[in-house]
Amino acid sequence: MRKIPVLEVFGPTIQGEGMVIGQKTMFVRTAGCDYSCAWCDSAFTWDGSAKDDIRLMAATEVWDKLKEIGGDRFSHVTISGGNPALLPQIGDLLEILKANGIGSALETQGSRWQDWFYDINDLTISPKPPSSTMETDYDRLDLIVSRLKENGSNFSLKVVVFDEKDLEYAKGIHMRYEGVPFYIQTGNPEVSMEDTPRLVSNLLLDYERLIDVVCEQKELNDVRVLPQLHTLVWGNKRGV
Ligand SMILES: C[S@@+](CC[C@H](N)C(=O)[O-])C[C@H]1O[C@@H](n2cnc3c(N)ncnc32)[C@H](O)[C@@H]1O
Ligand SMILES: Nc1nc2[nH]cc(C(=O)O)c2c(=O)[nH]1
Ligand code: SF4
Ligand SMILES: [Mg+2]
Repeated sequence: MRKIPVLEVFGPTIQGEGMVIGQKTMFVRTAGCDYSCAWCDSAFTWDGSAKDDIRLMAATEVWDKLKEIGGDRFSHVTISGGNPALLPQIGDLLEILKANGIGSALETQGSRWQDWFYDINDLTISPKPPSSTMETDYDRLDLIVSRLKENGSNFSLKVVVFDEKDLEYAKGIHMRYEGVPFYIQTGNPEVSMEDTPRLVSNLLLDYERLIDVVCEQKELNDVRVLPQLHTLVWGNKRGV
């Protein structure tokens, strides 16, 4: 069986972001990303700092690990990274999840397509705004969105917003992909801050400001504005 480069398996916890925020879920975090966002809160998946922690696991081994950690206390698994969409072999894991009646979610940035996207129950595409320093490949993104729409997939778009330019970018994405559920998320500018109370109060102020600016814009009427709930609860702690 094709092996999956895995950095973390954890949970149960709650999904802290986007379309299924609050959902009790396990997480599988894969290693490797084709992007290098300036503010990535999971840079250890691609910057080499955790390369000794990467485990090459068959999908059956990932499933065994999920059961070992989560027991019978979960019915949903979120796959994130890095960019899990770099890995065709995630399809093997999705087959196992489906066979065991476990729901699935995916976090990816919309730079790569995999046919196994069709097997995901809650799919989040999160294109990256200017503050990330990444460039959006709109041809690629158009193709991904059109395939998911055509298939009737349960998917959403989520843009992290740090500043005004990011908000303009978010507006552009929302207007380009009309009718796709759209989420705007507060950015965490301090991914190494260990003083959680201070971090949380800063993030709540940022969230309030983001709500205010979104509420002023007529192009952003049908959107949902969310914080990263897990960061408000646990700060920058890993594995939650
Ligand atoms: C770590 S990424 C992994 C999945 C995929 N590479 C992606 O970016 O969608 C998971 C989610 O965290 C978000 N994220 C990463 N760093 C963040 C930060 N500093 N503040 C807020 N959200 C962040 C990303 O935009 C993405 O929606
Ligand atoms: N609780 C929790 N929710 C999350 N939603 C997206 C996450 C991610 O890093 O992809 C994440 C995470 O790492 N933890
Ligand atoms: S695409 Fe996702 S994992 Fe990759 S660098 Fe950006 S936020 Fe981090
Ligand atoms: Mg995260």
